[in-house]
Amino acid sequence: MTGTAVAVEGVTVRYGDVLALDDVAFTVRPGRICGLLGTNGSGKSTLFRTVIGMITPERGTVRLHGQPPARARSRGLVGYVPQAEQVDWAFPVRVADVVMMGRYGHMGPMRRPRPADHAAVADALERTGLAGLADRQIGALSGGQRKRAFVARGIAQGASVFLLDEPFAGVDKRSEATIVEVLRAMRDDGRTLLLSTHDLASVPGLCDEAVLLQQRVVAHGTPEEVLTPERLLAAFGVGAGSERRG
Ligand SMILES: Nc1ncnc2c1ncn2[C@@H]1O[C@H](COP(=O)(O)OP(=O)(O)OP(=O)(O)O)[C@@H](O)[C@H]1O
Repeated sequence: MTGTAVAVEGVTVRYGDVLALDDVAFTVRPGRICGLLGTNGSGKSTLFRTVIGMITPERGTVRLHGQPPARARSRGLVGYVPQAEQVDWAFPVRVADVVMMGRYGHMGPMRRPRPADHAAVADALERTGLAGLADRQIGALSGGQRKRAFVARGIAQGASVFLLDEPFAGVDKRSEATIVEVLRAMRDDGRTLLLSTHDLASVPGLCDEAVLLQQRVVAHGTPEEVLTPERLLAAFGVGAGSERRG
């Protein structure tokens, strides 16, 4: 696919007196993994919610493959893996049901899965290493397995733009490796991934490009261009490499 997958132009979002995003602009081409970096409160989640159309900005526009967010969502063009805290884990659904939710946009109003839907779910569970846990309640999974279940839902959905909010938070090395492998495969399929992360050490190996956010776009370029020692110190108060999790 050619053109622009994600286009954010002049986006300003305010919560009352809090200016969360100030004239944010950047574009991402198809088939790229873009890391969205920034400290707590820098506006990452707000930007994600704006990109998927949950928030209407005070000013500015978002286009996903040329479409406004609401239309992109209704066409299943955009998938979203939220931060774990935004999910009700007590809700009694199986892992396979969560992944099947990714297929709803492909089904009729009765949401009756067809063989193609079951096949897509099986494939997504396999790719994320969750095939053996398909019948487990989602609340009975570890943090890393839950994250993988939501990644599997996005794979099953077949979205061409995929947003992941902190995909590596609370995830062990094995789950992280699985997620990284899956994200690379999606990118190689021509999908576009926008992921927020505090794990700066994971960025150079995974992301093709990075956006450093602090209400505004401070920098956008290759990870090496964005993660300079000066910027790391200014934005995170750390030296290069010292952010790696234990
Ligand atoms: N619903 C809300 N009402 C008021 N202020 C909010 C709301 N949501 C976010 N904010 C404020 O907007 C700013 C940006 O928040 P946001 O959640 O987008 O940051 P973030 O970069 O995702 O942070 P974190 O890394 O901690 O998740 C913060 O100052 C936050 O306190």
